[in-house]
Amino acid sequence: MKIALIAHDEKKDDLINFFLEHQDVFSEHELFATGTTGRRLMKTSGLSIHCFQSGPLGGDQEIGASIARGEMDLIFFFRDPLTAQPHEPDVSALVRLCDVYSVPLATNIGTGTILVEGLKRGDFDQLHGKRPTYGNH
Ligand SMILES: O=C(CO)COP(=O)(O)O
Repeated sequence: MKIALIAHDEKKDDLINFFLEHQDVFSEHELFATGTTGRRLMKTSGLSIHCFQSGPLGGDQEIGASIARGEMDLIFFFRDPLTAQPHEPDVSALVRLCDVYSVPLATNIGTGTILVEGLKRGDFDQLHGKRPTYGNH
């Protein structure tokens, strides 16, 4: 599975701790991230992660484009609900594309925990072929 990991600055520590806790699960998948999140995750875990641009510099849009191409299976995006983001339109667009293409999205550690448990059980195999493609892929 192709998994994207993203966190706003105030949530980066949460995502890193969450990632390390479930590293055995994540290590079995192809990992992607926005720039700063990805570099911190690689440094602490030693795993290889494809890093896009930093979020405010277009990284959210790059991940959104991957979703639109049918190239992303699962998103962990720990958002900071208490701080205004200069690239809020990009954040909204990414979340919107998850809904357009029915890509599971965890925006906090609660949902993230449930999704990781589902990953371990292989629940996501059930989604195969069920995502809307709008005739493009
Ligand atoms: O801003 C982000 C998501 O909107 C995250 O980007 P970074 O991982 O580059 O900090």
